[in-house]
Amino acid sequence: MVVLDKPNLQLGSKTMDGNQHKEANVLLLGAENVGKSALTVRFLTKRFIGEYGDIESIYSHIDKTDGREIALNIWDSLYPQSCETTESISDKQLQWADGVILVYSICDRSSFEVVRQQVQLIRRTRKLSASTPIIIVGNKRDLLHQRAVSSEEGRLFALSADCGFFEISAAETYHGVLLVFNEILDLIKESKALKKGMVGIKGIVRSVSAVFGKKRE
Ligand SMILES: Nc1nc2c(ncn2[C@@H]2O[C@H](COP(=O)(O)OP(=O)(O)OP(=O)(O)O)[C@@H](O)[C@H]2O)c(=O)[nH]1
Repeated sequence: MVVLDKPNLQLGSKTMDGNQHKEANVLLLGAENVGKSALTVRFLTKRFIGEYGDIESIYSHIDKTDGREIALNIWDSLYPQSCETTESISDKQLQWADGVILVYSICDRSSFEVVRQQVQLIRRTRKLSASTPIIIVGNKRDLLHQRAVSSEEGRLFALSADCGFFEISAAETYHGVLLVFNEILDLIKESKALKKGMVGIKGIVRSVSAVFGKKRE
């Protein structure tokens, strides 16, 4: 695993023998203190260490599933302090992302509002392709007695915004975190295949037009 203190958008993805890995860039968004770093560290190390500091990083990790290697880059973002929510996600982040995980804390209603606003911002500005997967995660499920956002409200919002949804506790178990990352990776693979397919169709349309164009000359 490689950790870069400052997000480096030029991440390479070559194996030792020089072959190119398949690559997936996952952007973690959400308000401060919701557990974005806890999720990332839990996924990468299986551990929950409690305190993570305020560092914005991209973690680069080779994921092996079904005998296939994929270079997974996780951008653990910082929610800008005193930001207008309309500026809480940069164009650079959206251009970089192949998939987005938006995290809120089930015991912090304002963090759920941040997620709502960020999803609406992404959808409205259309800076993320419509096929790019988004998953909403309600974290800190272990703190049920402090719950401020019901599972149903989270799930219904995700459904209405065409996003995936999970409720987990990064503190309590590794399993839920693993499910979230497996799901985003599967969706990214599907979305990339779809995009390739569309390029193929465009290519066919271009060739057909070229043939007809020539005949007319
Ligand atoms: N009870 C509980 N605490 C959690 C959980 N996940 C994270 N925390 C705690 O919540 C606090 C914030 O976690 P971080 O992972 O630093 O949150 P963050 O969203 O990365 O925060 P910023 O760096 O401010 O953006 C820490 O004290 C964590 O120990 C969880 O599932 N349950």
